[in-house]
Amino acid sequence: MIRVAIVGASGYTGVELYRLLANHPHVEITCVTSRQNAGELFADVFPSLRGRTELVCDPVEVEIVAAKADFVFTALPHKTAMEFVPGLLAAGKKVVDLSADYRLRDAALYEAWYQPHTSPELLAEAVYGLPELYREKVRPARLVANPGCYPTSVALALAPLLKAGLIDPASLIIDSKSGASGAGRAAKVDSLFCEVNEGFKAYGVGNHRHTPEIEQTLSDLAGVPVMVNFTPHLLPVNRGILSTCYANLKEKSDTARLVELFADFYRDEPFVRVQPKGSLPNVACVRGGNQCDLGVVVDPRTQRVIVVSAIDNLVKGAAGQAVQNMNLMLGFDETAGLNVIPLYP
Ligand SMILES: NC(=O)C1=CN([C@@H]2O[C@H](COP(=O)(O)OP(=O)(O)OC[C@H]3O[C@@H](n4cnc5c(N)ncnc54)[C@H](OP(=O)(O)O)[C@@H]3O)[C@@H](O)[C@H]2O)C=CC1
Ligand SMILES: CC(=O)N[C@@H](CCC(=O)OP(=O)(O)O)C(=O)O
Repeated sequence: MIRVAIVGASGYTGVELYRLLANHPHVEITCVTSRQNAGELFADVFPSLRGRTELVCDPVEVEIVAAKADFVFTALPHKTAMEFVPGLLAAGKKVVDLSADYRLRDAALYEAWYQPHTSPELLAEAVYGLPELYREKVRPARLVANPGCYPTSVALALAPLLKAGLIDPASLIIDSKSGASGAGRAAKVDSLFCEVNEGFKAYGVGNHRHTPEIEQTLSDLAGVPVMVNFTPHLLPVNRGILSTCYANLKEKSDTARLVELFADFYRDEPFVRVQPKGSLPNVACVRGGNQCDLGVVVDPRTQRVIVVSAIDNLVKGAAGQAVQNMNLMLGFDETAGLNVIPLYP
């Protein structure tokens, strides 16, 4: 059994990591950290875990984590993760970082969208952990930057079209909606029940920090620099992301042909489900599972293709993808611990 630590376990992605890893056949969770809950039983922090764990939360200290675990998930806010990741690597640990700190290859780009980077030397080494696109790079990695939730939903939606050169990369418009758990568990006014419930609003229009991350992957796929219009919205549900992506087709096509292209592209992928023609994804069908559901439609009047993708932001958008990456890094079956059918209804 591999000893695993969850750093930032008292957050939403932290407890989701616990839920998935508790059923993993090859790992044992030996350390969970929290500043505010240090010294408390983890099951008191999350009563959903009562009867399943006797772990007590540790403070966030590299020495403690390194002594207790061989493999570490850092589920900390961006800007905080990079305070801990270099020390964990120096202690010989493999790390999957769920934050944005190691996702952008260009330090100047990170600094333009976030803050000064304190370990830019690690950016060249970090592997962007989207297994469907970068699986072979993830396997030998010591540090994997787990992708953002919106960027995961967008990259999987557009990869088949960009790789095949079927769409004009200058024409991309992406409209995404996320459930409130995407904002994390820390208390803030924008996440209060009355602020979210019965509302539906756009935010970060034209300046959301996932824009450069989306553009980095889409540029890799297209082979040319890509810029997008990306507009996220806050959806009054707990979990789920639905992204609707629009692009101009370079040559005439139809829905049946593109559904077939997507089905071929993702034929061997355990977690991507291409919907048959006429069926479109629904966040309610991926809740709690590591699936990404994709639906494709060609509007014959405008010759635009519209791709809809649905993921659970906490699973394929965070903890599930992180476990998928760990499985690759440790040579386990890629689906280990992730064979859960989404909850429905
Ligand atoms: N929520 C989502 O859908 C997704 C989140 N992510 C990313 O994953 C990471 C974790 O997100 P999420 O679980 O939602 O966040 P939460 O706010 O729910 O949890 C953050 C965790 O980090 C700890 N923490 C916060 N500040 C510090 C600090 N300064 N030093 C040490 N520990 C700290 C918190 O506990 P305590 O305060 O007790 O220390 C808590 O355990 C973030 O980088 C997020 O952007 C990525 C994809 C999707
Ligand atoms: C609804 C909501 O607020 N979502 C978050 C994105 C989710 C996330 O955690 O993004 P990172 O992984 O890059 O940190 C946001 O818009 O900032």
